[in-house]
Amino acid sequence: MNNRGSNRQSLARPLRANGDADLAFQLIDGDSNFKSTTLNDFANEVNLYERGRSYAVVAIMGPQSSGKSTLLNHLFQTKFREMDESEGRSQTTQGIWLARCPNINPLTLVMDIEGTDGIERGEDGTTFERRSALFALAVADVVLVNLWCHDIGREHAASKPLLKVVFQQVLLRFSNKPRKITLMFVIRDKTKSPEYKLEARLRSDVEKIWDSIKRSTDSSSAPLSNFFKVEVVFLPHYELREEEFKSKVKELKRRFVDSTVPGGLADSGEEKEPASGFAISAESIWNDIKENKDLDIPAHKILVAIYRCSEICKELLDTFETDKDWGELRKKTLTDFIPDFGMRVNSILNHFLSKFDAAAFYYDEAITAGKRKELVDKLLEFVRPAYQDVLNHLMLQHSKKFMEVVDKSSDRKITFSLFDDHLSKFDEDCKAVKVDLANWDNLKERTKLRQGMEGYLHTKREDKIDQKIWHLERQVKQELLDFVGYLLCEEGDPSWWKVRKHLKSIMESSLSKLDDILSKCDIDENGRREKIQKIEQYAEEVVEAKAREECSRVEEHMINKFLTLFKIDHQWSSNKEIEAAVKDFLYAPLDILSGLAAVRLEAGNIDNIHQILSVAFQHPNRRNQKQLNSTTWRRVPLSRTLIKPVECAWFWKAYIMRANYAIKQAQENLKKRRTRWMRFVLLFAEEIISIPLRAIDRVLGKLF
Ligand SMILES: Nc1nc2c(ncn2[C@@H]2O[C@H](COP(=O)(O)OP(=O)(O)OP(=O)(O)O)[C@@H](O)[C@H]2O)c(=O)[nH]1
Repeated sequence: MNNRGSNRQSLARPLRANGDADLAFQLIDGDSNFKSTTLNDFANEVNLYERGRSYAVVAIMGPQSSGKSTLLNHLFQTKFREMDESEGRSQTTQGIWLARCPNINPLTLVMDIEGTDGIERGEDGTTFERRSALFALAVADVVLVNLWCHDIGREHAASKPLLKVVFQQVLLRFSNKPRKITLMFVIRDKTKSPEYKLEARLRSDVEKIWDSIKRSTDSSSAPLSNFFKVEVVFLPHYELREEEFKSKVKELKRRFVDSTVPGGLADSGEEKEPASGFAISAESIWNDIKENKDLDIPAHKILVAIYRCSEICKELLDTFETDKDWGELRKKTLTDFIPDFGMRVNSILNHFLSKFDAAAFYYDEAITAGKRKELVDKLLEFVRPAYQDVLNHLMLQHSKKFMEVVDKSSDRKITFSLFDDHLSKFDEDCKAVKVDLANWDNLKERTKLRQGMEGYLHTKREDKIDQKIWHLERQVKQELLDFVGYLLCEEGDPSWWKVRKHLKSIMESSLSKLDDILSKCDIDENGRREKIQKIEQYAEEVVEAKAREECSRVEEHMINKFLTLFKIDHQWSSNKEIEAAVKDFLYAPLDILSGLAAVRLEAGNIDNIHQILSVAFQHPNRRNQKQLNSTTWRRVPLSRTLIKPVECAWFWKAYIMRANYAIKQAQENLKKRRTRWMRFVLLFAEEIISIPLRAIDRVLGKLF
């Protein structure tokens, strides 16, 4: 974790260069301009934003040159400019000045207000008096009213107009929502009259002035005590009795220590503006006063709360973006699954929210709550992509684990029940990465994971089944090929019923093996039926392929059959015998041709191919030939046709040519054999005749 304490610095405004916090500065100049930049710098120098409600604002008003600055400087050790006697009695303080008391708790801000009745302003004086009185009443917790002691009880006392202005403004502006502040009358140059008498007189004067103010509404008939805690303080002549003056001031100062505690001089309760909103609030109030707008203090508070809370949010969001911890975490989420993501991100978010809570603590609850929610939403906008990445990594991890388990499992263990185990583990891990402030669920990822697992399991299961079925199909093929070839050609005539019988018996044993394979997998009835159909179809295709293969040698088969029956090398006795054999055997191969012309795997499907071929070839007239010129067999679908009628005609023609050649050979053989016989007979006859001639010759030789 980084040093979170240092983050406060970023919430503060920039410091004024070479600012001296103890120097008084002009807050509002003589032309009523509010010096907001200077105030903000000052607020930073005195750490105003961190004070909460633990700060006091004291303002002083009273006639010009009545020793106001002198009093403040002694009371609060401020450095307001005091009148220099050598310059003559003229106005010293123009506008409103602000300084802090350097050695008192809580932080006490002191406002020195331009004196009333100054000749410098002329008619404009009343306006500024009214404005500054109203301003002091709106922002200060304690308003000191400087009065000459000799003015008490006087009909035309110099302080009366000032009090009238103050009270008028109070009744006019704050009657709906009284803000109880301390109105402290500081009686200067106390005479020898007893203080209690003077105080009673003053209070009675004050009440008279209060009562004399014109009321516009019923609610404004409220007593003075509803608005003010009235205090009276007597001070001796500063110039004549300085030590006594200082001692009294010292005594008075004690009352400003811890002035904000309940019941203290500056305790203005929950209505008090939080210190962090003081600057913006003061400026906004002054602007309203200047524009002569109705001063709606509660509305001001709301505006200040909105402004400040928005600023706090913005600053926190800026800080969040560059936060080291968040940066590190976010970087990791891009590449890896972070098991403790939830804990870490919750800690970071809570840290930022606690900062907001601390900074916005004193502001209107409803505003604070609303802005806090805005902050949460915006922080979550940053966090959401990271959370999504974490979920994606988690999903991948679980998918991988699932695949490993499936890959290692035997068939029996590959069931869809495996999902539940993995999904509940996924849910568990999701809890660990949960972002407390968000109500994000993992439903989408869960569904995706489940679909992925289903898909993988399905593929895997299909792969295994397909592998086994592939082996089974190879067996079926082998068993079919050997025997089907024999049944179709080598046995003499294609015997489709025997093929069907053989196919049936092979399928029975294969399907029982298939059942065995499928029973080990979670496969539903539809899937099972599909697999059975597939292997049945495969077997039929094997038979059909074998039949097609035999078709390509149909001419060979036909001539072989003929030659087997006709036997060229037979000892033919006569051409008649040959002709008789030809008559018997020439059309025998028609069985092969018609048998191979179509696939006949459905029992009971009797076609007339043999009949058509037999008629066409034995009685080759025009009508019969026409039938053979058609492209299809009449009762046989094209898909089952192996040799079309016209092809049969070609094959027959080729066969006949070869058969004729064989017959011719047989006839040649017969002829050759006959010739040899004749020669033998002639030789024999020659021999027989030559024996008696040789005997006669020998006899004649002996005789002669
Ligand atoms: N009679 C009398 N004079 C005082 C007292 N305190 C200060 N003075 C004198 O009054 C004169 C004016 O003092 P300031 O403190 O400047 O008066 P001020 O009210 O701040 O003056 P402005 O800001 O011009 O209104 C100075 O000469 C002071 O010495 C006091 O208690 N009694």
